[in-house]
Amino acid sequence: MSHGKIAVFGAGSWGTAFSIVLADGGNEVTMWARREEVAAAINDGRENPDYLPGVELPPRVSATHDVEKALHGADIVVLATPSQTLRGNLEEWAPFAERDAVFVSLMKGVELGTLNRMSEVIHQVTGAEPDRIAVISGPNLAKEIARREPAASVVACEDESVARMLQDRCHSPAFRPYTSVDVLGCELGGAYKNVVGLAVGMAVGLGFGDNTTASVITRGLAETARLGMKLGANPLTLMGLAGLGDLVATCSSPLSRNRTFGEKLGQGLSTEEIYASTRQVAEGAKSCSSLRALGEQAGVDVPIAESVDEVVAGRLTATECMDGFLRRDTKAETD
Ligand SMILES: NC(=O)C1=CN([C@@H]2O[C@H](COP(=O)(O)OP(=O)(O)OC[C@H]3O[C@@H](n4cnc5c(N)ncnc54)[C@H](O)[C@@H]3O)[C@@H](O)[C@H]2O)C=CC1
Ligand SMILES: O=C(CO)COP(=O)(O)O
Repeated sequence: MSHGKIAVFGAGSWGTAFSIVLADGGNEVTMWARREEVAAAINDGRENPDYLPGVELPPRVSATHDVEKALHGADIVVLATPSQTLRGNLEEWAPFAERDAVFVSLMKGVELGTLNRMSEVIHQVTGAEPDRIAVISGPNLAKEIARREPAASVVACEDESVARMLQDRCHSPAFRPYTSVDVLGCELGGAYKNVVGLAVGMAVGLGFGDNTTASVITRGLAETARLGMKLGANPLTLMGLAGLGDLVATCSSPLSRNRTFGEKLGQGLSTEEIYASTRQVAEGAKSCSSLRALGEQAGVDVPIAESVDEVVAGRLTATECMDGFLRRDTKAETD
């Protein structure tokens, strides 16, 4: 069975791995790559050597550096750039999108300054209403998805029929998408798990074991739920694939860039040293500040986002961060 054309913007790890899912689901996929040589490597070498070396791309995946070419005839536009660049990127790209195109965010971050979620940025820049804006989020480490290891995810759109359409378009033999109408819950779960992943990574970097990491994961979920419910998320979303599921994947996997970033902080490296050692994005290092501010704005206690933000900014060490968690006033678990 063959579907129509889908444009994927961002030829990094996830944009590339998700293009494989979409191709396996029967779509013609055109990736837009920021660098011309990446597009050429995908078209000529059938591989994205910078982000997913050794993974052969299916024939239905092609790439271009030309925005207009990528968007022409695409009824779905998938966005997989870093969260903090999306607004600027979309301002350039949106004028070339097909009139009724559906925008799908694969990103897991909250914009600094505006504190907007990615679906809000998409709405503001493109003018698309919520029935043309969706989010796909779940425990989906790019390298495992690219190897076609079985995984599930959530496709959320306020218009359930659009979520179902997207579910059909991205359902492949190894990738099982569930629908949801809770866009906010999925986005918050995705952004928060990165920050908790940083905290867990710090614990690992300091040499602590499974009791510590399980405690941080669980309190991270409690913090996500506290803020999420105040902002209007469905708590069941946060207990699902886009919440707990992704939290577990990120916090337990050495493949996670956020967990790895945290581990390096725990080993005593500075944020600047870590940035200098990788070109890949670790969204939590920025979103910790946005989530902290969202918590403050909503009057919700967010100690993990706050402390991670302090460590990333260099104002606390990882040891001081962990000590700080233990020194907090004692309270009931469910408060
Ligand atoms: N890698 C993964 O396993 C998963 C990542 N995500 C999310 O997907 C989003 C993208 O992440 P990845 O693909 O993993 O990151 P990446 O670091 O592997 O790739 C980022 C891509 O964005 C491009 N880029 C960087 N700066 C840009 C700019 N100023 N303008 C336009 N493009 C720019 C890069 O060239 C690259 O193609 C993030 O929000 C991440 O949280 C979600 C699920 C899984
Ligand atoms: O979102 C992810 C897995 O679902 C990827 O996590 P990292 O960005 O930490 O690698």
